[in-house]
Amino acid sequence: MSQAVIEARGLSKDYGNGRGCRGITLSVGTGEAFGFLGPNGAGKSTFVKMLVGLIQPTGGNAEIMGHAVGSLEARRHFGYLPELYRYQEWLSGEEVLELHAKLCGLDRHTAKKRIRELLDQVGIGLRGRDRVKHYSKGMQQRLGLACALLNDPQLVFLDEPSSALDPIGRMEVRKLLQQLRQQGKTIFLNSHLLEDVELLCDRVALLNNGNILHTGTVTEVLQEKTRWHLRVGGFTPFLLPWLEQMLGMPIGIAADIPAPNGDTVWLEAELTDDEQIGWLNNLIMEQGMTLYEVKKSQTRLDEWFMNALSGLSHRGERS
Ligand SMILES: Nc1ncnc2c1ncn2[C@@H]1O[C@H](COP(=O)(O)OP(=O)(O)OP(=O)(O)O)[C@@H](O)[C@H]1O
Repeated sequence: MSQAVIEARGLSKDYGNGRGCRGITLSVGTGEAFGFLGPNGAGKSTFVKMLVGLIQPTGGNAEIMGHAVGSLEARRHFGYLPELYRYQEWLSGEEVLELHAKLCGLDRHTAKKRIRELLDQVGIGLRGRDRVKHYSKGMQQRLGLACALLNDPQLVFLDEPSSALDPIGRMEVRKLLQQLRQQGKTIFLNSHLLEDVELLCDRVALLNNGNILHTGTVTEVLQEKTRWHLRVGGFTPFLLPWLEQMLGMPIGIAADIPAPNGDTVWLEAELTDDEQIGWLNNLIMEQGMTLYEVKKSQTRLDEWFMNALSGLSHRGERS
C-alpha cells in the first residue's frame, strides 16, 4: 500500500455506557477511497470524530499524515463533512464559505476563486447568494461538501454525504467524488448507500458494535459469486435437479421476484464465471423452455453486508 494518510492503532472510545468504538486498527493509503460501513449505531461517526479531533479517544492512538490526531498539523490536511451539519442560517452560502476560508487561512483572492468554483461544482451556483435559512436540506448538504473541499485538502472525511440528496443530487456527488479520486485525493466515506461505496471505494471495513468485523478490497469482497436471475416459460420443477447436475451448482426458483404472468417463473443461480450463463441458457432452451429475461444482480455489496451481519446482534436493531 502507498504511504499511510490515516493510521489508527487500537483506537477506542468508551462513552461510559459500553458504547462507542473498541480497539480499531486500520491504515488508509494515499489516493485510496475507503468505505467505512456498518449498521446504525455501529460506531462509524465516533471513529471519524476521533480522527478529526472532535472527541478524545479513551484508548489507542492515530495519526493523519504522520501527525497526531487532534493536532493543528493533522487538521490542516483534511476536510470534513459531518453527518449532522448546521450552518449559520442568517448568512448566505457564500458568506458561510468565506468564513470557512478565513478559518483555513486562505488569502482573499484564492478564497474568492475557490468559492466560485465550488459553488458550481456542488450544484449551488448563483443560489450561493441566498441565505442558508432558505436552503433545503439537500442544498445545506451541498454547502457542507463545499466547506469540506474549500482548502483543497489531501484527505476528505465524508459522513453520509448524500443522505439528504435526491437521486440527481446523489449522482452529482458520485461524479464529484470520482473527480476527487482522479485528482489523487484520499477519501474516507461513511455511507449506508452501498451502491455508491461499491462504485467509488477501493477498500471497505465493516463495523459492528464498535468492532471491525471485516476489512478487504471491494474486489475481494465481491469476488465470491454473482447472482443471476432468468425468467423462463414452460418450466417444470423436475428440470431443476437436471439443471443443477449439468451446471454443477445450485439453482432454484426466486420466490421473492414476482413473475409478470402465471406461465413464467424466475430462476436464480449463483455463478462464479460469466461464461456459465451462456451454457445455462443453452441448457434451458434444449429442454424446450423459453427464456424471456436475464438479469445480473447489481446490489452485491448490499448482499455481502447483509450476509456478514446475519445472525449477529447490532445496536441499531429493533427489539
Ligand atoms: N455522546 C455520546 N454519549 C453516549 N453514547 C453515544 C454518544 N455518541 C454516540 N453514542 C452511542 O455510541 C454508539 C455509536 O454511535 P455512532 O453515532 O458512532 O454510530 P454510527 O455507526 O455512526 O451510527 P449511524 O449509522 O446511525 O450514524 C451508538 O450506540 C450511540 O448511541
